[in-house]
Amino acid sequence: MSEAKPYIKVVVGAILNQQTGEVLLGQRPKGKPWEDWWEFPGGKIESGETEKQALVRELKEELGIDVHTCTPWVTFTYEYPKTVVNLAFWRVTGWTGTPTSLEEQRLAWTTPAGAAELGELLPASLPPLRWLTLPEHYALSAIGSPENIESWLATLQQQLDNGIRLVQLREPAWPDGTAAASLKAVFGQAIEICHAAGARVLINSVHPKAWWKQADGVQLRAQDALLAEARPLPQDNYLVAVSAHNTADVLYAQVLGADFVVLGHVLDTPSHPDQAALGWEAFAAIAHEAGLPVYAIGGQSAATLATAQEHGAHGIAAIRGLA
Ligand SMILES: Nc1nc2c([nH]c(=O)n2[C@@H]2O[C@H](COP(=O)(O)OP(=O)(O)OP(=O)(O)O)[C@@H](O)[C@H]2O)c(=O)[nH]1
Ligand SMILES: [Mg+2]
Repeated sequence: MSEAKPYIKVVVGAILNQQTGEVLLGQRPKGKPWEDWWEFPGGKIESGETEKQALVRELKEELGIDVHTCTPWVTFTYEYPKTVVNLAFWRVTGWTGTPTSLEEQRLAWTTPAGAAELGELLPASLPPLRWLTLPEHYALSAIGSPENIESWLATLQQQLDNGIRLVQLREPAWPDGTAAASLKAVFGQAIEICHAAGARVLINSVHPKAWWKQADGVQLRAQDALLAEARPLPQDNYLVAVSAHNTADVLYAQVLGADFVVLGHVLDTPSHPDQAALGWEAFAAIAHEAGLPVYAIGGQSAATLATAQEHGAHGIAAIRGLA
């Protein structure tokens, strides 16, 4: 019975080389449970320690590095046959010293996509490796009406040239309606441009379901997520994201097996003048419950990315000002 299983609180570091896009994995030492399986470095939180203190201690003990820049990322619970492990993942982007094997574990830098080539990966390490393929910036369309198509396509191309790799097509106020042939044609063009740049595209669920599969998945509005009975597209080839405004929405995203959440709006934004902003503290509290990567939305720009990540965001979503 699950209530008889020990519950272990663990902190884990996704140690990132932001130049190469690689992450550091270690092989579990001989004699420990799951020996030889690959994992993110980390370990058990000791009583009285904060997550951050435990992270800094573990990475010093296991790798000999002194962490100076890290932010909370995703916390989730994984049930193993004999234990339940609560894993608080942190992104580690700054440290001094060179990671060195201090527990006779093998270490390897790998791209998230290439990790499987190392060997067997701890089951609870698989979702974070998938999440690490999500970029920090998520660009949203705002074409508005047909006369803006040309200039918007140029803006899109510029964003792609600047490194944007995730785009949402969302045109709730399209004059001919959200299922218009004119809109389908622009989306088709946008998908082609994005794919040529190696960027993925999600279609907002305000648009017809038949369009989602022509892109790389769907961004479900909160109300559409609540109506969905199951994840609408398979995980192997598609992304499913959920727009959330509160804790109930993020928990529902988890139930659906979503890949990530967009939570907001965090700051006041011209697009929602009559709704109160969440603010960063509420954002952080809700994001911590998500068990998934969370993008901050509402008043976001490249200038807010660091603040967003200090509050547990994976990244930021915005119409303008991303890159
Ligand atoms: N470090 C780490 N542990 C993980 C990951 N995924 C995962 O399920 N775990 C589990 O979390 C627990 C962490 O234990 P650990 O053996 O690293 O603990 P530790 O460093 O404090 O070692 P110690 O108990 O020998 O002092 C293990 O039950 C391990 O299976 C992961 O990616 N990294
Ligand atoms: Mg450990």
